[in-house]
Amino acid sequence: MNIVIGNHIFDKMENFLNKNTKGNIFLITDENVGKYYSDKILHYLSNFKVNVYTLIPGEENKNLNVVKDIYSRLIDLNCDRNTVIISFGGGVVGDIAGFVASTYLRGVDYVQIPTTLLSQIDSSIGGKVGVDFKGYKNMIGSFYFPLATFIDIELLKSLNKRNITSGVGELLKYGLIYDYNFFEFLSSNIDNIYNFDNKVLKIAIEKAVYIKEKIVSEDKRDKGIRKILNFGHTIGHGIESFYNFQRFNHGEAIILGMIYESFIAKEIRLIDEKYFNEIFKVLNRLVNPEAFNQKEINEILNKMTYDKKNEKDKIVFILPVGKGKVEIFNDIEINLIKKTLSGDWIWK
Ligand SMILES: NC(=O)c1ccc[n+]([C@@H]2O[C@H](COP(=O)([O-])OP(=O)(O)OC[C@H]3O[C@@H](n4cnc5c(N)ncnc54)[C@H](O)[C@@H]3O)[C@@H](O)[C@H]2O)c1
Ligand SMILES: O=C(O)C(=O)C[C@@H](O)[C@H](O)[C@H](O)COP(=O)(O)O
Ligand SMILES: [Zn+2]
Repeated sequence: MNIVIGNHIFDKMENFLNKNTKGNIFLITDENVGKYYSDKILHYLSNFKVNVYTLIPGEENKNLNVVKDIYSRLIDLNCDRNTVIISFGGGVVGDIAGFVASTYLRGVDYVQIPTTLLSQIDSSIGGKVGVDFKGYKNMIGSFYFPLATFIDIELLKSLNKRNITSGVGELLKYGLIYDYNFFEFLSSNIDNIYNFDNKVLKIAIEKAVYIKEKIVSEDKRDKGIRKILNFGHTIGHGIESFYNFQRFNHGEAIILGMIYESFIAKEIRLIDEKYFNEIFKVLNRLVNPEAFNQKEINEILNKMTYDKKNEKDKIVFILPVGKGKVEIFNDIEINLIKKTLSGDWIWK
């Protein structure tokens, strides 16, 4: 895949588009990104005819109504198959723009310019695109790879703390599923990431992109090994959607998911108490787990029964089995999931 990582790389994006596009550009962004960077990106796209579609920010807008509105605009503008869609924003913009690109006129080219830490290290890589539906995460979507991804670290300087935390969550995930040294590196550099230390950010982004690309290249359509990228997501997606996407952003929910799922792993002795405590200490610094009551637990479990990994009515989990290693499980007892979410272990 064409992935460029660096600082101030819009000129590279401009060169790439000059060489690889014959049509007009349809730029999808959101209000926050537009506020900071619309002048800058339009400057670099001044050779092209550009139409801009600006989303209202937020996960609650990652839905088919917004997709339909974008199709309408594309048709009103008579955008043909040579149109190139540019996604300029975080994961919400990227998932929507990629899905529109994969379906409009049966597919047009698109380019990702991710603007959040999470989108730079995760959602702009790997070709999963789509939207939420009926309150469940990413239920409608496809696998559709961008022509190229331009990761400009400079763009992260305007992010707020919670959105950095969200990216740090998915970064730590790579360490826990694939490379324990990377987990240790990140754990000791969390403050540097919050302080936009460029050297640390570059190492972290390059490593994460390398790991994700490697896993995806072995299993593009999520039938086997790719599922490990879903560590923390069985419970994390459940919690994110239980709160109607209002309380935790994606990465925060995945941090919680990784805490609860690591607890499950400890309870069934896949990992020892010492490793669990190590994971807990790092993740709990970012987001604190909660205790859910019975009614809430049942609602979260309901959300989890629609997880895309599930097979034959079994909820599938990716669980740690050692340092930097996870495996796939489909036989976790419902009572253990309930105990985990009840949180009675948190303060012991
Ligand atoms: N496709 C995938 O493989 C994949 C992987 C991980 C996550 N996701 C999805 O990505 C989404 C989360 O992405 P996200 O965390 O980027 O959220 P987001 O797109 O909602 O962005 C978070 C917030 O940051 C703002 N923002 C974006 N860039 C900014 C910048 N440079 N400066 C200031 N503010 C900025 C946005 O307007 C928004 O308010 C979720 O929907 C999740 O399901 C998809
Ligand atoms: O790329 C993948 O594969 C992932 O699982 C990455 C996840 O971080 C991401 O949240 C993804 O969107 C989840 O996919 P889903 O298939 O569980 O909806
Ligand atoms: Zn995720």
